Amino acid sequence: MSVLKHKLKVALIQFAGGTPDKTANLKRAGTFVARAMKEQPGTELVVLPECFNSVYAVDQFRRNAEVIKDDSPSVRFLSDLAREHKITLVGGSIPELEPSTDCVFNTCLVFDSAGNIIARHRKMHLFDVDIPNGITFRESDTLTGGSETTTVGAPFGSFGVGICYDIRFPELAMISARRGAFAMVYPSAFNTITGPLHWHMLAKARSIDNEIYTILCSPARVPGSGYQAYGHSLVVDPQGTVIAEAGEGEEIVYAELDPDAIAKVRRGIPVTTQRRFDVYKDVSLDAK
Ligand SMILES: NC(=O)CC(=O)C(=O)O
Repeated sequence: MSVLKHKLKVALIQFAGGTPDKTANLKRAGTFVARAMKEQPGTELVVLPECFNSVYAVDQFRRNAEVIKDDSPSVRFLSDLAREHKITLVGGSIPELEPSTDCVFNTCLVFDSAGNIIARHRKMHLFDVDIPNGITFRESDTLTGGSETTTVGAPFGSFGVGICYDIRFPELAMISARRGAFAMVYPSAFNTITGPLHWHMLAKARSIDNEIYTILCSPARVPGSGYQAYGHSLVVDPQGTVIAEAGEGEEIVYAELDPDAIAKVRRGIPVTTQRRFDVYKDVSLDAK
C-alpha cells in the first residue's frame, strides 16, 4: 500500500554547491530554496544534491566533516531553512564525523517543517569503482558505509532515502516500497562517465520495480572542476516515465506527484501484489 496522501509539489535544487567555501555553498543553497518557494508556491518537499556543502573528493571528506548536532554549521543551516519555509527538506548529503568511532560517513539528514531531524541516512554502498579509461573512485579510502535502510514518515506520506550509488542496489527501494513508501529520493552525484550509461535507466528501473516515484537530485556540472557531476536531476513516475528533468547547469526541477498515478499503474500491472515471497522470501540466502 502506497501512502502518498495527496498531490505533492516537489522541488529539486540542482546547483553548483560543492566548492571549498562551505559558508558560500550553504548560502547559495538557501538562495535557491527561497527561489523555488517563490516559483512554485505550495512546495512541500525540497531536495538538495549529494555533498552539496563541500567538495566531493575522497581526500576532502574528513576535512569537511561535521558532527551531527544542533550547532554544527550545516545542521543548523538546514534546520533553519526547513523551518523558515515550512518544508520537508531532504538535505542532500554532507560528510559526517561520528565522534565515538572517528568514522566519516556520507550522510543525508531529513528535516520536518519545524526544523527537526526526522531521518539520518548514511550512504550504505560506497562508490568504489575502477572503469578503464573512465573513472576511478574509492570512497571507502576515507568513508565508512552506513548499516541501515531509511524510510521517512512525512505528513504527506512515507518515502525512502538512498544516496547516489545506493540506487544501484534495488533492495533499498524495495524495502521502503514494501513499507509503504510512495517514492525513493536519492541525493546523488553521478558523473560524465556513469551518468550517460546508467542514470536514467536506474531511476526508471527503481520506479518500475516498485511502481513508485523516483527522485534524483544532482549537483550542477562545473566545467574544470575535479569531479564532473552529470546533472540531469529528475523525477520518474510510477510507470517509469521521466516527468521532469534538468539539463547540466544550475536549475530547479519542479514536479507534482499524484497518488492516483500510483494507484492507476498498480491496478493495470499489479506486480506489487503478485510477488512470490513464498519462493524468494530472502534472496540473500542464495549468496551464502
Ligand atoms: N557517485 C556515486 O556514488 C555513484 C555513481 O556515480 C555511480 O553509481 O555511477
